[in-house]
Amino acid sequence: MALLFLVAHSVCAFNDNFLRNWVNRVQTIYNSTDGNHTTEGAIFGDVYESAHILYLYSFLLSTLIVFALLRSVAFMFVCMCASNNLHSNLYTGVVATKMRFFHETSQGTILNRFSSDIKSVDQDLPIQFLDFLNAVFTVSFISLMVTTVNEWMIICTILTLVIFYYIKQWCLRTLRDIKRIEDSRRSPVYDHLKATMSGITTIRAFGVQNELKDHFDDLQDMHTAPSYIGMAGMRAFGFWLEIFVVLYVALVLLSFRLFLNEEYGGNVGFAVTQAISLTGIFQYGMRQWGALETRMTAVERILEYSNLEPEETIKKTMSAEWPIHGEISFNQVSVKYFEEEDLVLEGLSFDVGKREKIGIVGRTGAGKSTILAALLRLAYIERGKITIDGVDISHIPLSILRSNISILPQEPKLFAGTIRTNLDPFGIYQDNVLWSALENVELKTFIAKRPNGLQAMVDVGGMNFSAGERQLICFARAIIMRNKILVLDEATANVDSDTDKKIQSTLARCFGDCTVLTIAHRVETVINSDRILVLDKGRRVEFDHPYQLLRNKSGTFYKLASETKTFDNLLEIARQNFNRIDGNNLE
Ligand SMILES: Nc1ncnc2c1ncn2[C@@H]1O[C@H](COP(=O)(O)OP(=O)(O)OP(=O)(O)O)[C@@H](O)[C@H]1O
Repeated sequence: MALLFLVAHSVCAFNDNFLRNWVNRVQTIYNSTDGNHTTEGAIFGDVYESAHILYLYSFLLSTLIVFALLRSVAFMFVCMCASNNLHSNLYTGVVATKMRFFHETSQGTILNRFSSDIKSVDQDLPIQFLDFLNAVFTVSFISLMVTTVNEWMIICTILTLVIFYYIKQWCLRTLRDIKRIEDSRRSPVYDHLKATMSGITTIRAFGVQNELKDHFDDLQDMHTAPSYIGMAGMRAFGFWLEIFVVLYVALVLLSFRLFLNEEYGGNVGFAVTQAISLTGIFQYGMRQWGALETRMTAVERILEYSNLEPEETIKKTMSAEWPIHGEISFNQVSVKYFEEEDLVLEGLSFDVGKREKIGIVGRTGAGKSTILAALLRLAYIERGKITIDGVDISHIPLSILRSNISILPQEPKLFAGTIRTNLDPFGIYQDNVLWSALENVELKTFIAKRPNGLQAMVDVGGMNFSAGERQLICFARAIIMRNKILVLDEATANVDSDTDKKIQSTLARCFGDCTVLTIAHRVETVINSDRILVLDKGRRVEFDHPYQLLRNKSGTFYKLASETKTFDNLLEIARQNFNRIDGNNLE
């Protein structure tokens, strides 16, 4: 690309020189006839040499156009590749980094990198870089050519360039810092906007639109203040450059008037037109250089996130069938979310056999959801070992581990798109598989009635579906995944009893041969489990069949159950379930 720039500008310089020599040659011939007008026609006839020179000059101009186009295409290609690479690296860096990053970094800051910084790299930087390169080559060639006509101008040129360099250094140091401040003040604007959009109903309900608008204006002012100073600074920089360029042009003109007795008009015209052409391009090029350097902070910020510490580096393949049984074992596991914080789970041990249905209960903050976080390696396992089908999960690549565990969280997550893309994001399954899953969660008729069936639109966050419908769609997704392990984290806490029943019956029907962990506050939700794990302050306090636990009147589970209004009913259900187990005949 650099070579194409050099060639294009060399051809341009060659063309200008060609023109100069042509004019000088006309003058020589004109002088040799002593200004005899009668021979003028002959002069031009000789000079044009039967239009050959015109053809040659046209050819040179065409060559210039070809090289200029080639240069632009090569430049566009290089910029596109660079921009693609920067975006891919940024995306990989952010997606693969540790969870801690997302706890510590606001969404606005991340959004800022993916929107404003990427826009700078996509749109602003290439234009500024192209203008800058053009200016550098143009100025270098003009200086060279002016010097060929008047060698004393080399001193002036070098002096002017040194002055420019110092002005640039002086201005840009400040402008770069201003740009950094401007960039960092954009994130709070995004944060505020995002928070406002998600809480718009609450804002309207409390009638605090004006307070939020004022706050937004303040944040916007904080952002536009450095932006305006930066723009004004850049203009001031251009203004001072322009003054020095005008001085330089004046020196070129004066040098011919005062010191040189130039014989050829072509040389004078050439030097003057070249020097004058510096006026616009030079200050514009320098301004673009300045803007380029300040905008490089966008690249700096993208690279910062591209090089975030990744969550894991394990590169290992697992058998496609893993896990076959879905047996889970926690062995003296101690877990914390951040290294400097206290343990959330302490020396927790329990084993879950294949196809077992385990309920996990405990008071708020007991560490129930942390078991799921540990299983997915979202939290930091300080001591102990968790195995699935005998394989230590710390040796399993995260993508494999997480894609083999289905989760049904309290807040169901739907993506903007269609029902189909929500059920099968990777487009792997046939329509009949998806319809069958929808039938299992009793949503088939509901979706089929929609105009586009599986292609029915889902709004951001699935807001055009009720909470229960969203949960059932997520459940259908879990059915399609056919994983051996399913974890329900308060999955039925926000749904009505009807949806709860649908989920429970689907669980029994579709997940009979899977290991199911059900995290719940309500004892009713887990009373049908094979065993219940009771947690308190991150420790296991009980782990047995619900009926056994309900018979222990000093136990934690008994206390939790006795707080409900349906204790007798719960006891009866647990007793019947216990009775059905081979060898447990309580009659
Ligand atoms: N992402 C997190 N980062 C830091 N600490 C966390 C995080 N999530 C949970 N904790 C802490 O871990 C402890 C256990 O939380 P956890 O969510 O596992 O409890 P829980 O039993 O599921 O509670 P609840 O029933 O209220 O959901 C709490 O003290 C909580 O503050």
